[in-house]
Amino acid sequence: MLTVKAFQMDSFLPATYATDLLPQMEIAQGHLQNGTGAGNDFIGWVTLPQDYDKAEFARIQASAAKIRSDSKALVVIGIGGSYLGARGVIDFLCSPNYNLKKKDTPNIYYMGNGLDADAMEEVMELIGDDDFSINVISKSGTTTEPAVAFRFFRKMLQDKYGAEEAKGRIYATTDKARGALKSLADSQGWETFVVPDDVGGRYSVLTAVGLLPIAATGVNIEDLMAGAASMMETCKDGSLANPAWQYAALRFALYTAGKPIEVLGAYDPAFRFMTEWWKQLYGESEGKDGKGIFPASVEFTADLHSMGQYIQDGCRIMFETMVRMGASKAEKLVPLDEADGDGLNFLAGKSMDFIRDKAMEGTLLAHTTGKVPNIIVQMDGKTPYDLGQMIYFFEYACGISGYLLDVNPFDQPGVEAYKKNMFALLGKPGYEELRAELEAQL
Ligand SMILES: O=P(O)(O)OC[C@H]1O[C@](O)(CO)[C@@H](O)[C@@H]1O
Repeated sequence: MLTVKAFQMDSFLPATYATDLLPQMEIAQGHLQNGTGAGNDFIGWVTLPQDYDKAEFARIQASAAKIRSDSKALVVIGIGGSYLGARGVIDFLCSPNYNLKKKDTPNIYYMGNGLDADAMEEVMELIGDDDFSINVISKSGTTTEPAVAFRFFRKMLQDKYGAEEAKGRIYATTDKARGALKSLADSQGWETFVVPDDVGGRYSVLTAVGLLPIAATGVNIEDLMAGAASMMETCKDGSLANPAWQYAALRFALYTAGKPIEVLGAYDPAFRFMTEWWKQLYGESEGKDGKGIFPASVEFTADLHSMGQYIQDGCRIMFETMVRMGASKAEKLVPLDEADGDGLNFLAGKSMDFIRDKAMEGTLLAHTTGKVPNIIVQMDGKTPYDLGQMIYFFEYACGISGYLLDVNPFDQPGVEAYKKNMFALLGKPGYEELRAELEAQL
């Protein structure tokens, strides 16, 4: 079971930091378990690992099997919560080099998560003559980036296969009833999957949003859900034995003690997109009403040679949360070199894991001495089950954290400002007045 450890926290927080927060934690727990808090119509994810739609889950498995059998590439179109979870899980469990591997599962290309024409052209070239399918994912069904990308790739698909055959290669994951994507999917007869009404984008990785692309790579999504379900049981515990409570209490206490930045990281490059997923989860949930911890991320040891300087020595405004996942699959022992020209024979016969662990311990001590408090999230391993646990743990702790801050953890009003300006500047009908106002400022 995943555990949370606070390292030498007595130099940063009073011994009573967690018990002092108990009354607020109990209220937050009640909000999540009983739906009594702000945004309570978006807490479907709390019970999702057990009460997910089993018939849809079977359809996801069947569609993933079809994609594996008829496609060498799957274009996954989505942005934010409709993208980051799938990418985080696939990178972590299959490798960031997944597309380069020899395999009998499709390459995955992520599109619609930006507006760069060259990136789009490159993916089109990489797909080339290969058979491919599209999974377009948008809860609202109206987000500009994925909608535009979908137009391009839909055309590419239709040009290659003709309108009829293309229909069998498009999978749309969207609202069950509303939005342009839903209407289009219904009128075209595409296979559709549902983003439940009560699950917001950043909490949706364990719905079809994440599960279809993940299953297409052959990852065992039943194990992923089982891991999440086990953590769901753990999180029902309204006490400080609950690891989500421990983490939420620590980060809230550190925030109020003058540490408004949290740096999440791991000593594993495959974890990078899980940190991107986590940044959206916490950034959109907490960053509002002039409050919230700013979520940042690092990849160690690489970033010890860049951001390490700031973390050790810059403004003392941050704390770190390090995710550890135990032994690597490969046991790589440093070879002996008789000549020892590089002076590394003191490491001969030692494993890469040993060297990594010493780097971890050395960094932990250095950063703590440098007044950067450290939280350690220890996973049992790197299996789908372990990751399912971790995903639910971070989601649950995020809900608790939002309520501790006294914000609605399930809305994101701040992201509308850029959208409105962009629509106006693009000349979208209905935005004429704002357009004139904005253009006068440019
Ligand atoms: O799934 P959709 O509706 O396309 O939204 C994608 C993302 O855009 C946001 O709404 C913010 O712009 C996120 O909350 C969401 O994850």
